[in-house]
Amino acid sequence: MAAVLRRGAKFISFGSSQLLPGGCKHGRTSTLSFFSSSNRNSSSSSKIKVDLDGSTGIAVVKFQSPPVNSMSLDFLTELSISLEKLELDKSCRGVILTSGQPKIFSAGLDILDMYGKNPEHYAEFWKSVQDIWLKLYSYSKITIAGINGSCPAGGCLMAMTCDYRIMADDPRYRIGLNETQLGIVAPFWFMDTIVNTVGHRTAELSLQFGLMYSPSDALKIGLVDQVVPEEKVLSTATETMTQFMAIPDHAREISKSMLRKPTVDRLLAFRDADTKNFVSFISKDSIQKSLGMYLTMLKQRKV
Ligand SMILES: CCCCC/C=C\C/C=C\CCC/C=C/C(=O)SCCNC(=O)CCNC(=O)[C@H](O)C(C)(C)COP(=O)(O)OP(=O)(O)OC[C@H]1O[C@@H](n2cnc3c(N)ncnc32)[C@H](O)[C@@H]1OP(=O)(O)O
Repeated sequence: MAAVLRRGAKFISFGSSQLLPGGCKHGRTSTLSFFSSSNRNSSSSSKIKVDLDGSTGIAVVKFQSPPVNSMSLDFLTELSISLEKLELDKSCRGVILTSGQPKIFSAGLDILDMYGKNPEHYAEFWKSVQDIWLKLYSYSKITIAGINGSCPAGGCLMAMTCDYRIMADDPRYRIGLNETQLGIVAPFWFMDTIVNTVGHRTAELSLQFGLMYSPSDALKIGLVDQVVPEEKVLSTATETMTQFMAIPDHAREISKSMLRKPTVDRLLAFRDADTKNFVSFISKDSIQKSLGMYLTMLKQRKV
């Protein structure tokens, strides 16, 4: 366990803990601009780039929110719009989520959206986190995460909503739900998602320690499905997509939905209570203090 906790390039010291190292064819909106040529349809907003290949039915959704693709309210809104458009687009059968930023898939939820704001902001932010999870966990199209960089907390959650995960084989990269190391708690639906992915016992250890796994360790526990050289992440994702596409869509979709519906329904049933819990938890002075210290550590870690 300690080996897993300590292995890796950069860890941040925080209190007694160690932290993570480091085409749509359809319409326009005010934040998105679309352009198309032949079979490829590309759209780009400030934080999300979508490239849909009409000949294969595969869309690549690339996060392009420097420096670390943290999931801010704006990021989540733009991603949600892109996913919704793709889900409605009959020429799209599968979506690959990946990063356009070097070394980072996503740094997880944007801590600045959870720090020093008012309760209304926290509620709006949390609803958008719930929205993206609900959308992805019940997404009708095939989803594959091409994890080409580190992937903590909310980043890991997003990868776990996908049908398949391919991670770049770089020992500096880490993936996991590290919330406890920030002094915060993963909500029940984050927990459900990891239990559904790696099983209950592994999830217990993973969540309590806030473990971050190297690609090879993540493969061992089933947190990712494949580890490949970084330059092969996208081509492997495309090959895997083709295998998924060989299955009749309706049969695959219904199977996915039957497997995931109970987990989705649990959040839907407790959504308002979950939002209230989040707002009250994150507004606590002690939690704000922890997050403030964590942000300071992140900034001081710079060389
Ligand atoms: C009582 C019952 C309660 C029940 C529960 C109820 C409610 C639940 C409550 C809360 C749940 C919250 C769930 C939270 C989920 C999350 O996702 S929290 C975010 C976790 N993420 C992290 O810990 C990652 C932190 N970042 C890093 O470790 C590194 O930045 C890195 C991603 C490995 C990248 O390293 P490197 O390339 O070296 O880049 P820098 O560290 O220099 O970072 C560059 C700048 O980016 C800023 N930054 C990094 N991560 C974030 C982030 N997540 N949010 C906002 N900003 C971030 C970093 O500060 C640098 O900023 P400056 O350039 O210095 O300004």
